Amino acid sequence: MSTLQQLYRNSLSLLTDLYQLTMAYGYWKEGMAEREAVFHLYFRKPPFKGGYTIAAGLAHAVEYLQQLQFTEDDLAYLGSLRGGNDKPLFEQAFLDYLRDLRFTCDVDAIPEGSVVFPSEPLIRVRGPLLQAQLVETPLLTIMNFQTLIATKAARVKEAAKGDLVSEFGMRRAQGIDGSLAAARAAYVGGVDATSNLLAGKLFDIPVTGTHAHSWVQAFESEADAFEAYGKAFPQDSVFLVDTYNTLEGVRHAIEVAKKLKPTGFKLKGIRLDSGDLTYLSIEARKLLDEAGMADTNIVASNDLDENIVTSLKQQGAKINVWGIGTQLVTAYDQPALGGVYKLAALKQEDGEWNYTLKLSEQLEKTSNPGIQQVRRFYDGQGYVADMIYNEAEPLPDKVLIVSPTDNTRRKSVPAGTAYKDLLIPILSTGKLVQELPDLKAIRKHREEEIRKLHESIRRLLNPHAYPAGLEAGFHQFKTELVLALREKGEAALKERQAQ
Ligand SMILES: Nc1ncnc2c1ncn2[C@@H]1O[C@H](COP(=O)(O)OP(=O)(O)OP(=O)(O)O)[C@@H](O)[C@H]1O
Ligand SMILES: O=P(O)(O)OC[C@H]1O[C@H](OP(=O)(O)OP(=O)(O)O)[C@H](O)[C@@H]1O
Ligand SMILES: O=C(O)c1cccnc1
Repeated sequence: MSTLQQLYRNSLSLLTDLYQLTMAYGYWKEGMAEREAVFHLYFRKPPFKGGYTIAAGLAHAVEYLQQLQFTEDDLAYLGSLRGGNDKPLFEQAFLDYLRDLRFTCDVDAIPEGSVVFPSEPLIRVRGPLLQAQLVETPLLTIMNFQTLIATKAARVKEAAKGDLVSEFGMRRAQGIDGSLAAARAAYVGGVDATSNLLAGKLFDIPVTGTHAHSWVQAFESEADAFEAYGKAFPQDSVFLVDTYNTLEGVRHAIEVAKKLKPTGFKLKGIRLDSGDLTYLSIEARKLLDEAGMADTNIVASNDLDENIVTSLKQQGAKINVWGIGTQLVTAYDQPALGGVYKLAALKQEDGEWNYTLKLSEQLEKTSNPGIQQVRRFYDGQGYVADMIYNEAEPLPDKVLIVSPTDNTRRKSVPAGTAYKDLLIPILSTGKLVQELPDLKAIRKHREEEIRKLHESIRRLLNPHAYPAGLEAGFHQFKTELVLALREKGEAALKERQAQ
């Protein structure tokens, strides 16, 4: 059973917007349902004003696509929907069509854990128009959130500079699925563990934790509370020391550790959860070191994010384990990634591709036409540039990359530069082409990916922009298509005004 099915049991096929079903009905009535179409899922701006984004969520997206099947229950619900005339919204023959529907598209995608940039398709869906359209919303809900949180986690991990980071966010996550998906995505992005047990079980993420203030409050004294906890967990105790007075708490922790030492007890850590974390961690470290407890960890929590972690480190805080909750799992400073899913090509009846785009007043919102692939150039130092191109058209020998939002920004790549194409086949006519990597392999991939970025792109504040854009011929084709569509629009307007 897939993890999504383990979680939700029932079919997820209705996990989409109504308009996907009304369009599906329309395509079916028009005889367009089986026309071959190509959609791409991509985002326009990196989150958190960062220099890079970490792709995440693909495994869940693929699980979703593979389970797509309307149950009798789903069909009964769709059959119960009424239009304005109080007649059924969908006719029975369409519901019968849906009963037999299975996902038979080809899906190509950039592997999870990869670094990705604006306009690059993370997922490309090619197949019958009705199916490829239907899955827009669930693909976006899965990919937008997990990519956002994986990127936040990568930033936190970057700030922590090799220290352990644990995700503590469930209690303030956006609901149940928010907490689970965030735990998975945060692990993809680089955090080392979660406090969320169900996420640990479902996704095989290491689980970790300390204890709450209530544990201390439940005993006569703080020392009694520590002693009881220490007896229960002789090797796994991290005492929360700030319930009453933090440095007094540290002294109590040390006293209890000494008292229990003959029983084989070893204090794993203390946790600071309020106050000036720099001052308190420095003082706590002194007390622990003086007591011969140099390897007792100092864990910190309290509304931390990558900026506070960076600042605490710069101030010389002696914290070596970070518990990060709310800010991470809610992506507090940017709560959504604006990923979109756009139609880019549709086969005509004569078998030729019709490349399509969505016009916008804002250049960055005009979608890209064609059957897109992303070519990443690299050298011995790391990644050099990315080029989005139309796979269905021949490429020139000379590589010139044009920014999708500013055509005066161009980069040429010397002939012979090594490259790889990022979108790889995942599903062929709906069937898995290869096993997807497990989370450990995805994490390793992410680590290698980030290492290949120049540090000016990795830095958290005002990073340098990585060169990623459209192949020049592709850019030219897009420009011509935009001009042609605008002209067509203006001509239609003039004709109407003349009438
Ligand atoms: N030295 C520091 N430099 C920068 N930010 C810090 C520092 N110490 C703590 N912070 C952060 O400042 C914010 C507020 O800290 P504060 O001590 O006011 O916590 P608090 O939640 O108000 O305390 P309490 O839990 O006792 O009410 C938190 O996000 C915390 O992580
Ligand atoms: O601060 P976060 O990054 O979200 O990390 C999780 C927080 O959850 C717990 O707090 P609790 O629910 O007891 O509330 P409080 O400590 O803020 O009072 C814990 O002590 C952390 O402070
Ligand atoms: O284990 C902890 O210390 C923990 C878990 C969740 C939230 N805050 C802290």
